[in-house]
Amino acid sequence: MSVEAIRLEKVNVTFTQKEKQVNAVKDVTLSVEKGDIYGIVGYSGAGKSTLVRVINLLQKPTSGRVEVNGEVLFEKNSADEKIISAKKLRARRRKIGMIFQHFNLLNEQTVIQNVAFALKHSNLKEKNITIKAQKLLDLVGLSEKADAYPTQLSGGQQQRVAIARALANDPDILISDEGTSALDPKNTIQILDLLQKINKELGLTVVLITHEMDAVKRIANKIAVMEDGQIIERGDLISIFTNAKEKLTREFLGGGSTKAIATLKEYELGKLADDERLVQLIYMGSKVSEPILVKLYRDFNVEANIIYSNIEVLGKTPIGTLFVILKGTEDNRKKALDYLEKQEVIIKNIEEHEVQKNG
Ligand SMILES: Nc1ncnc2c1ncn2[C@@H]1O[C@H](COP(=O)(O)OP(=O)(O)OP(=O)(O)O)[C@@H](O)[C@H]1O
Repeated sequence: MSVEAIRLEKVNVTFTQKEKQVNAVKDVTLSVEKGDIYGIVGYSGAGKSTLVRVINLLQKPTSGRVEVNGEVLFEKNSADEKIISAKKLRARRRKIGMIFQHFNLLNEQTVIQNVAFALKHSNLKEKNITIKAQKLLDLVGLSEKADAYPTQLSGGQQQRVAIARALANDPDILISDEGTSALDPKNTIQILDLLQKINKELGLTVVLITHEMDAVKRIANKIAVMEDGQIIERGDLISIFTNAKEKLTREFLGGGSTKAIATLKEYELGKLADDERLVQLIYMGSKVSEPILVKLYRDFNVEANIIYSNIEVLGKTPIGTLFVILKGTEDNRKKALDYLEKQEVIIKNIEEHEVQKNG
């Protein structure tokens, strides 16, 4: 049974600056289940940071309800406002770790002191604090850097320290606010893989805010797309990838049809004959292979001419996209498509003008 780690209900955040109002978050309802790696994507200014700051009430909503692990932290509907006590909120915040784009480490303290700092409010004795900090550095693969200073480390290593610090109070939720945005591709991958390891090994729920779709594609199981303070599309990563409804989502996800259509527009495809149709086939795993396309010809007398193909890996699942021109009688083409559908291939009809240069 799925259990909600975070539930935001009809959350609004309005900032007022010099009589001007900015509705940074508008009526957002979001449910994050325990164990999810939930990617929240959107362009700069979409409201992502404001939304996640609501989770630990670093940002108090203007209205709505915030629930974490079944505990209501905040609720305001009309004039009535309920908020948990400052003491409880402090305790709750310790169970929500956060990492940021710029690491926010104390540069005059050593790596191990940075991690231990997060434990100063714990009941642990000094010796045990050091043991725990050392263990956390082990977990993030940095034990040999315990006595170094942050400025002596690479960006990726500094983010590892920040992760160790964020885990110090055994949180059940970890929020990464653009945690990989300042890193080069190699370090980005290492940090993402570390977040995934923590998610698996410690059962931590991860909320990943980013404008980098590749980060989400690599580790998230769910995704929400934000635009102008609202979530415009959400769902599990693979369904959204294979069947995005919103243009912005397709733009973000890149792969699939957007990239293909941009590429095809560069060709001179020419006009399709009367017995030809252009279709996009999307498949998971290595299902569509030449034998299937050969079968279309052999069993249904339909020729399949591949004009674009691409494979992307979402999490561990390869997703393939093929654009093919199917040539055959209408009846045969239909039979061929029925067969592909039975093979669990997603089929999309593409209008010719969509791939024309000025289409
Ligand atoms: N403290 C604040 N006071 C006034 N306006 C704010 C404040 N914080 C955020 N905003 C505004 O709210 C909107 C959403 O900002 P937010 O930082 O949440 O977006 P974002 O999607 O996280 O973008 P970025 O990745 O650039 O941080 C923006 O228009 C921003 O200018």
